Amino acid sequence: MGKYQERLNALIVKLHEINVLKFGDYKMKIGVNSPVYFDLRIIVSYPKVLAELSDLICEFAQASLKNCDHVCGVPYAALSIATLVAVGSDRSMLVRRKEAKDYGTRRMVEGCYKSGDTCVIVEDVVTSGLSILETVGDLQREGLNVAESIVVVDREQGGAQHLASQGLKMRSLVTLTEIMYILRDAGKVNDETVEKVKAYLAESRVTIPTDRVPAALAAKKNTEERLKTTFESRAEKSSNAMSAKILRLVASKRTTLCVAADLSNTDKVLELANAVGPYICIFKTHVDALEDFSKKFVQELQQLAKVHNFLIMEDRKFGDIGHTASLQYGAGCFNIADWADLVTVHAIPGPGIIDGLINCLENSKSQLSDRACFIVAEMSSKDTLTTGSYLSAAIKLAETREDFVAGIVSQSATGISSPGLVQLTPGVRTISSQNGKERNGTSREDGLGQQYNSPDHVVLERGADIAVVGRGITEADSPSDAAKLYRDLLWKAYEERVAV
Ligand SMILES: O=c1ccn([C@@H]2O[C@H](COP(=O)(O)O)[C@@H](O)[C@H]2O)c(=O)[nH]1
Repeated sequence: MGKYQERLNALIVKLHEINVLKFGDYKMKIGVNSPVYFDLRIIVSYPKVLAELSDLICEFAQASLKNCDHVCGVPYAALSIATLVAVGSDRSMLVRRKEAKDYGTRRMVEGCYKSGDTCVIVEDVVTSGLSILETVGDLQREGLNVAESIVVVDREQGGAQHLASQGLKMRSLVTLTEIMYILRDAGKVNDETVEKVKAYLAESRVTIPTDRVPAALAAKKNTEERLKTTFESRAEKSSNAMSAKILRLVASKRTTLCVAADLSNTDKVLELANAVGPYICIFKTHVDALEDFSKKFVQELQQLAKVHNFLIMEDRKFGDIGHTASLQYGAGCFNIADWADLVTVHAIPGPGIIDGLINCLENSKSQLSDRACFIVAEMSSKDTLTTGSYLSAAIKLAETREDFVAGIVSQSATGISSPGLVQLTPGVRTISSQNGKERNGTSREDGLGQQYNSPDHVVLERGADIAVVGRGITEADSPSDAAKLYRDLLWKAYEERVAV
């Protein structure tokens, strides 16, 4: 027997001695009776036992702990264990609240973290797995990725299977059956008790009703499905006319490239639109950066859009109250509602901003069904504040307002489950178009906060449907050749993503 197993056996015996492990007839949280019960809450009264258990977990889960950013305990019993595991493995600790505060941050997860961080969950005992699922749901809502769950005791009543069915990995220090053998070999229980527990386990698998599976986990499944679905099928499922139009256009033209025309002169913008037009699905403008904006420019751009079959998106990023946004959209010198098929909108004002834009269209000559917006849920810039609960709320806003929302500007597909919503991802550039100035893996920067990822990375790892490329094309010797190259790279990655 190895040293680790010897220590584990001794710990099980000790847990029995201090009455963490009890035998009798116990009513469980899930409603059934059990001949054995674990009460790991009392371990806090035995600091040496608590320290030994945490130390064994650190050894057992060494590799996972080394590769994760945080440790999160399932409230409340596992919190003391998770705290010592976090200290022992030098990882930061997160605490999932059981109920939201009605003051202050209202966060369900306390601690310092950012979207995309990975987390290992620590739990004392798993029966059905529901407590872990609830914790995973809250962590995922905050944009955290759960690497795996480490549990002290697996009661072998279906928890591991329930978690696996949601794509979650769980490992236990010890199973209930193993505990029974350890205690029997140590002379702490007799064969009759072992057989009683085994008979109980054979007939007492617990199930989780589907309505108890947290929404975030159900959403995760939908997200995964959405990413594997072809644009043609997603167009069929879309409830927004413009998103269906985008998805069909992308599928028929076989391009997911959106070019960002961040130029200051209208002739240059039109020249670019003509050069890249055959290779793009969306041409994205910032008309407030133009020194010579005119109605004639808009008409010529619309003409090119017809010739080359692309849509025009004005990346205005509206962010005011509905009334003001309505004026900014349909009035003023740009009269955006008149010519832009699509616009971008910050989620920060709440649903009123969408109502404002719709209100503008109802009073204009443009058809509501020919216009839509993209919600800016997550920005590509370094240290963006569009993280955590803001990001989740922005996605939720998009999913509840598909009457006018066609898509989401985001760096990741996490949390996006509606098949109709189109994910638009900026911050895309090949390494060669940056003169090979790669700084940090696949992620590079422009010195002013913009961060770049490669075309295949944003499609395969981050779920981009449409990728926005600006300077990677506008600064190329031949924007037309560069657009063709980006189109091909992006399409190849999309085909790989949906391949079964
Ligand atoms: O989070 C965001 C949202 C929008 N953008 C816009 O995309 C382009 C990116 O241009 P590059 O030259 O490829 O950096 C630009 O128009 C931004 O306004 C973004 O970058 N990030």
